[in-house]
Amino acid sequence: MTMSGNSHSSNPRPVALVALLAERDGNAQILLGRKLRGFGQGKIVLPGGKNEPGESSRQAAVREFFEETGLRVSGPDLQLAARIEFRFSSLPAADMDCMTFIARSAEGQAASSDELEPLWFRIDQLPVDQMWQDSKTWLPQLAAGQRFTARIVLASDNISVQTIDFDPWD
Ligand SMILES: Nc1[nH]c(=O)nc2c1ncn2[C@H]1C[C@H](O)[C@@H](COP(=O)(O)OP(=O)(O)OP(=O)(O)O)O1
Repeated sequence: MTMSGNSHSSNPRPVALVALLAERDGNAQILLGRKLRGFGQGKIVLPGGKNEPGESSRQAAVREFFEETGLRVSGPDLQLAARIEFRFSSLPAADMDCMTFIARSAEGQAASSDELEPLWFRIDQLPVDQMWQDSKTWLPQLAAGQRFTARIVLASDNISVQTIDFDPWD
């Protein structure tokens, strides 16, 4: 059992996320998506989801990204960019350890799934008002291609950020 910094017991779910960064219409853009069901329904998030048993984070990233967006990314080409620990002080079952990968290209046509409506945004116009509040503390760095580790503790409302520890990752 792991004890979090917030002194609640936790068994964080391994989750893999993918930030597809591409030049579109002359602008640097990122593919995000509106979550259509489940935890955080309605919010704009990075595509991704839980690792299946026996699956590596890279394998989960490729599979989840395809399931949610209809686009294929190449596993070996994914760049591991961030390790983000999310801790929900009043909802430990939602705790997640996210391996976050950057993809620079993808094959196929983006299409809505049951889970996600894929949406492109310019990286200088990130829709932070429609995202989890913590996103604005780390998504701009990710979109700029920076590597980092972060530990984010959500307050008891499961919305606001209680603490965030952010470190560059060499
Ligand atoms: N505090 C937070 N900040 C953030 O930016 N994204 C968060 C977040 N908390 C959750 N997410 C996002 C990341 C990811 O896209 C999603 C969690 O992925 P999951 O697929 O595990 O979701 P669900 O619990 O709906 O699982 P399934 O119904 O099994 O797909 O929620």
